[in-house]
Amino acid sequence: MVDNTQITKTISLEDYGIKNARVHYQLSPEELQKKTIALGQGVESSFGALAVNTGEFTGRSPKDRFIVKDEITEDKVWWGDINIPFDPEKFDSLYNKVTNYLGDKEIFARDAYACADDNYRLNIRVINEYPWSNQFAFNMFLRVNDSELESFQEDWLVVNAPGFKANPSVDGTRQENFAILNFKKKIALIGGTGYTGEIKKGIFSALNFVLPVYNNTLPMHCSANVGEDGDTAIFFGLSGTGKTTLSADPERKLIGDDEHGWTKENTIFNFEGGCYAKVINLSEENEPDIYHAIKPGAILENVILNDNGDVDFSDTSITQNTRVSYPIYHIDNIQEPSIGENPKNIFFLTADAFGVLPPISKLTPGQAAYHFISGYTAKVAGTEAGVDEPVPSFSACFGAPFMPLHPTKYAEMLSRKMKDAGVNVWLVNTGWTGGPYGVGNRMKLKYTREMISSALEGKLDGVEFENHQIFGLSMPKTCEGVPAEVLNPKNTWADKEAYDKKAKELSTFFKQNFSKFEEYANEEIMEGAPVD
Ligand SMILES: Nc1ncnc2c1ncn2[C@@H]1O[C@H](COP(=O)(O)OP(=O)(O)O)[C@@H](O)[C@H]1O
Ligand SMILES: C=C(OP(=O)(O)O)C(=O)O
Repeated sequence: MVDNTQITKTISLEDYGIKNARVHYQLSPEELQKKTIALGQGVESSFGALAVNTGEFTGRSPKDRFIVKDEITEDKVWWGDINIPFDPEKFDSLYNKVTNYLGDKEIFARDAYACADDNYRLNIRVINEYPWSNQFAFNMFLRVNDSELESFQEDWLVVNAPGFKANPSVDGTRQENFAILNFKKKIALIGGTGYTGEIKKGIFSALNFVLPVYNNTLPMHCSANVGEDGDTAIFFGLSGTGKTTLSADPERKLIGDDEHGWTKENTIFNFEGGCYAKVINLSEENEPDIYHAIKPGAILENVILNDNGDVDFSDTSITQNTRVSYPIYHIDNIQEPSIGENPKNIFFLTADAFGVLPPISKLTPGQAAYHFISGYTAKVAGTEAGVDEPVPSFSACFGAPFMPLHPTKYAEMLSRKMKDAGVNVWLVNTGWTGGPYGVGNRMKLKYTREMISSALEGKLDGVEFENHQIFGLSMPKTCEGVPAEVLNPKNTWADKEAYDKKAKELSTFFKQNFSKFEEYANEEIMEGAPVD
């Protein structure tokens, strides 16, 4: 039985095993916001944007991520310690349970797509238990024209049932929540968690396999923007390192804030149609573009509101991973479509909790490959369950949880493309300075922005550089708008000996971590390793 109220086109989900559901298909964001509020699942904030609580899970839960081990993925996936294999039969049985659970319910379906370049387009059908999760899909994926709906055929299906909890001992999951990718059936099955990030990162993980394996395209966990003269910049970084914040630059057109492909035709394209920004301590002054993107249509997650609907962005009582999602057109200065030329500058963003790495340094090709494979950063609090303060971490390709192939596969493609494009590569520490986390402070956003602008405008080309004694990184001695002492991290520590000791400690961690990749690395890459 299909309830036709508020349905723009009737679709049946019986073919997917979802029986007797009342399916709301392709609702507008306004309708979804109203529905969410009517169901008591959210409220309207004074921005006019919806505010929801995602429930017990306010971030990703690393132990919930699986890849179905079948003949398509078996020999290609790098199982490492990141991708957890899942039994295909267990998948079928869990899928049936989830679809049975969704049967008889009022649910929400949406057709959308990923990849702004039509040559790589991936059609997605998203089925959600909750209206706000469906609105998230509206915000984050690319939107399909009404005229395309009649003949829409999905390439991938996302089934998202936050209220369904698995029984780990029977279902083969490790806990009640799960996010499972099935490459053979082309399904992302998500249950037991309302964290919307699982929806976008599920499709991202799928593309991180599909694009390099079938399309000779490098997928990247990065943001991208383009300057007035068409120069593209990309910013790699694990969650919370500043991809969204730093790519929202009023002087440059935004291509995208998180997921891009670098094609064989030497273009960069966004996978998504929206942004998902962290809003912890957000202020209009420091991050005006993101602040102004919070308007009707946007969805605030896990923030605290007062009785007037005003948001207190400093309140982290639910989580430090407070978020807002919005369609990309909520940002004023955007590139349309979300495609750019070969990048001129690449930034690796790292939030160094040790306070050791320089705030900006220029990398040789060997260092670029070494640091990309290493992916040193800190997991900032909140994005992953169980991480309550910055934890130093090596996340290969600055996105290990989403990368189904061996990191060197991505690194080889990147190295080749960087060389062909003659790109400048910069390592930017958006993390701690003056001491490790707990002693020092996070790098001032204002300074990071100045350093990035200087690099982009070529202002660092003419300045003097010095080499870091332990990491061998080339650090500018001066940068407009930034006090010179900030540029050499040792100068910011009161205790210089303590700095040297910490830097040595970090260098040892780098070498230990890299030992598993050494057999794949050539001489040039090994020359990019710390020098001491
Ligand atoms: N120096 C800095 N550079 C970038 N971001 C910073 C800096 N200092 C603090 N931040 C904060 O860190 C967070 C970065 O989050 P975001 O840009 O959403 O990361 P990502 O997109 O990489 O997940 C924001 O809350 C931002 O205000
Ligand atoms: C949404 C996530 O990441 P990012 O902050 O990079 O968007 C995530 O890791 O769940």
